[in-house]
This record gives sequence, C-alpha cells and structure tokens, in this order.
Amino acid sequence: MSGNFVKFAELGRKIVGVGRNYRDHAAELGSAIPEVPLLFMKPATSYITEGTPIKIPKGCTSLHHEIELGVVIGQKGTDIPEGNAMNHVAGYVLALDMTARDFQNVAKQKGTPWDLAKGFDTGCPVGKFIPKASISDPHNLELWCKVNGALKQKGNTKDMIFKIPYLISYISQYFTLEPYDMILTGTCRCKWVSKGDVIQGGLANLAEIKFKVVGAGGS
Ligand SMILES: O=C([O-])CC(=O)C(=O)O
Ligand SMILES: [Mg+2]
Repeated sequence: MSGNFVKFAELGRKIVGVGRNYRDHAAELGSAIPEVPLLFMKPATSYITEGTPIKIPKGCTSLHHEIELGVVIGQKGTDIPEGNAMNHVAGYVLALDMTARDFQNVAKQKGTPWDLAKGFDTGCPVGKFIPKASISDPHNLELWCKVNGALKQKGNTKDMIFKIPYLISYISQYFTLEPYDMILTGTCRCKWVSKGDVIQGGLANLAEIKFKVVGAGGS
C-alpha cells in the first residue's frame, strides 16, 4: 500500500484533528476530558515538510507546538466497524499540530470555530511516511519534542484516551475517510515557540523531524 503514500502531504486530502485525547493535555489547559472524540479539521494547505519553515500566523502572540502521531488512511470507508478499522490504515507519520493558542482561547470564549487557530498555512508540519508494517503496536510509541535543544514534551501513545480503531470508526460515521487523509491523534502536552526557534520531534526510533519557526513576514 505504501507507493504514493510517501507523498500523502502533497496529495491534498483532509486532516482530521482529535482534541484532548490525553489527560495531561486536557488538564494543563483546564479542559474537561471529552466523552466522545473532539474533532476539528485542518485544510491540506496547512501541510509542510522539512525544509519549509513554520510561519507564525499574522497577529498570533502564542503559537504552541503539539507533537502527535498521525495516522494516514489507505482505504476509503464510511461507517467503518472498529474491528476492521486497521485495514483502512496505510501508515503513520510524526506530525506537529501547530496551534495559535491565543486565537483558540478567543474562539473558546466566544463559542466560535477553531479554524483560524488550527488551519493556517504551515500549521501541519509532517515527517516521512512510515508504512503500517513498520509499527507493530501504534499504542506504545514514545513521542518527544524539543525547542532549541531543550526538552518540552515527552509522552507515549499508550496514554491516548480514544485508541486508533475507535477514532477511525467514530470519525467515519461523520466524514467518509479517503486515501491520503490523515488523523492527528492528539497531543500529550504543549509549549510555545517564538520567531527563530527550532522545533525537533521524535517518534520512538522511527522518525525525527526538525522545523524552524519564522515570523508572519517570513523571516
Ligand atoms: O488544541 C488543542 O489543545 C486540542 C488538540 O489539538 C489536542 O489535544 O491535541
Ligand atoms: Mg492537537
């Protein structure tokens, strides 16, 4: 199944984010643990790959990094049964769910959508495609994130509240999942970045990523 999936970030499908899927992150933001997955979308135009910098969105004063396991869909499905969900996975990717926390806080207060906080250009940096066969258990992978060499996040996918088969099944009841779609499975914690910072992330011994942060003007 891997072929074109290497280039999934260029193929322009949807990105479904799962929010508050780790207790530590819900707690640090003072948010309730969701009873069902909390979903949001990022447009495919938010993808970047290594070599392209993360641009702080115009007017944002609090840009957060969220290191996450991304699940890349390989087979189309609607109402996918949980027991069959893993057959719809092509592979995985190490991703950053960049979040304009100040925009999101305003949206939360006003009850308005999160699109601007989550969906801006460069808001979804990703690493290399990892074929499904390379990961025997996606629910036991270390995740870490450093900013300018200092450790800011450390977690393990075993702490996900809603696991991948359930997420695929739940999401596909509302959004048909298609090849090259990506599910961001949630962050364990988060911290902020500023112009000039370098973000590095890792997924067990499977993937590492490195992205520079630039200002809204591009420098
Ligand atoms: O913006 C948030 O904190 C929600 C989210 O994406 C996550 O929990 O990973
Ligand atoms: Mg997130």
